Amino acid sequence: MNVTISNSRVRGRTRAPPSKSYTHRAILAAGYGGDATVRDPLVSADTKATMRAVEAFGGSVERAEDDTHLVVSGFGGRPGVPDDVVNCENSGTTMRLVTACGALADGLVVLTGDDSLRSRPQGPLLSAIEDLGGRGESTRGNGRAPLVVGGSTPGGRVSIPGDVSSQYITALLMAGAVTDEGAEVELETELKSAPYVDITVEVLDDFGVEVERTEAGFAVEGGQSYAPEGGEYAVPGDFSSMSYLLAAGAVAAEGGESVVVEGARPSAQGDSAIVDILDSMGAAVSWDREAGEITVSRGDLTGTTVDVGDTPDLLPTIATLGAAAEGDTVIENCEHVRYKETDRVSAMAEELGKMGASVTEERDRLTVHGGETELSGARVDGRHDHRIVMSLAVAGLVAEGETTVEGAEHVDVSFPDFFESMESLGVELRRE
Ligand SMILES: O=C(O)C1=C[C@@H](OP(=O)(O)O)[C@@H](O)[C@H](O)C1
Ligand SMILES: C=C(OP(=O)(O)O)C(=O)O
Repeated sequence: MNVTISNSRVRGRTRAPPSKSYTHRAILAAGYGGDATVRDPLVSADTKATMRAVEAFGGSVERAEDDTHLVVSGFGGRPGVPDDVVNCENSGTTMRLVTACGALADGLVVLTGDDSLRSRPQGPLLSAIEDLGGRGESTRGNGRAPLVVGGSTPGGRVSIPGDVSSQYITALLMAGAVTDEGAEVELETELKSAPYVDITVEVLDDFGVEVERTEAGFAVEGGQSYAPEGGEYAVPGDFSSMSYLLAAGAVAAEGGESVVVEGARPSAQGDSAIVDILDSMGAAVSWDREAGEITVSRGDLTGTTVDVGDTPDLLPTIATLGAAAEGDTVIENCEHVRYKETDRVSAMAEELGKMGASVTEERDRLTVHGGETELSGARVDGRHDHRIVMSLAVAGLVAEGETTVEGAEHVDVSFPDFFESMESLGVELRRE
């Protein structure tokens, strides 16, 4: 599907979808346990991949008709050997979390994914599994999926780089809790995307599993059981998804009007930094934490400098904001953003470039030179990547003429109703 967006003004109230990161963890945590209800889950292409993995391991996941909750019957600690290959499709989180889980099986588990996922790095996680006494192999010997894991990994002590993906740490902690020996995870390099491990620690705590922060990293004792208090767990709203709605308000709210985003209760999500970033760029933004509402109106945006070490998923949003601002927006510490569904650093440089933005790309830094030219509508490639699609759609709101985003259906990965939400705010768009 291609979506063509017209230069539009926005106003009104909308709700962010539930968090993808919390939903993945809650489904798998419930999978490791007995029976649990996950309230307000994100039901999207990526989280469905995690649901299928839990089922492949011998659990079951029933979706309420209106998707307000999931009833999960877990596989009870150790996963069974699946009847078939586990296809994680486009979801890095599923692949990493399920790889460590599959390594607990008394047999072998084969994992694969789409072209994008089969190009993403898994080597450090496979080595860690082998160091913990399990089996972890890449069929092509290149550290990428397809993967073969298994061997009833007993656990132990392991060291792993922290600057490729925090999902390796999340995966080892979640699986380590049900091993015989537990897992002590030592970081070889500084941890990037650290707030995602905070999310893990929070969810595990809510499921009664304790994680310890050590001087060198993290540790989890073995022999623990997953069970949320009262048998239920509720997922908070997603700040990465919110960032597009807030950016739309900051660049395109009608004069004197605002955009209000609901579902913004505080949590461990690093991407809530979007509120401060918008503020530092000159948008009028306020966050009522108790009500869980963020209100934003248009401002004369100016460039800023943002370190995205902790918040990689905000890079496409910030690049779009930079293209609508005056002066330079410098996005630093972004090399790890190249290992996502696509290389998002060069994807945003090239696609915003097609719209007339002036952008300088370096290995670890992206600079958007705002205000040098007006953005103009163009045909842009969503790169089969939900975040690139949504960020370019927001840029389309302030471009002269029409912007066509190709491959717009990929929003189903994290924000299936994204375009409906934009329409409800007054955006004029056409689906083809
Ligand atoms: O654990 C998670 O839920 C995620 C961790 C981050 O990845 P990395 O840790 O690979 O940077 C983030 O980019 C991804 O969208 C979700
Ligand atoms: C990188 C992302 O997710 P994953 O790693 O799960 O594919 C994302 O949602 O931006």
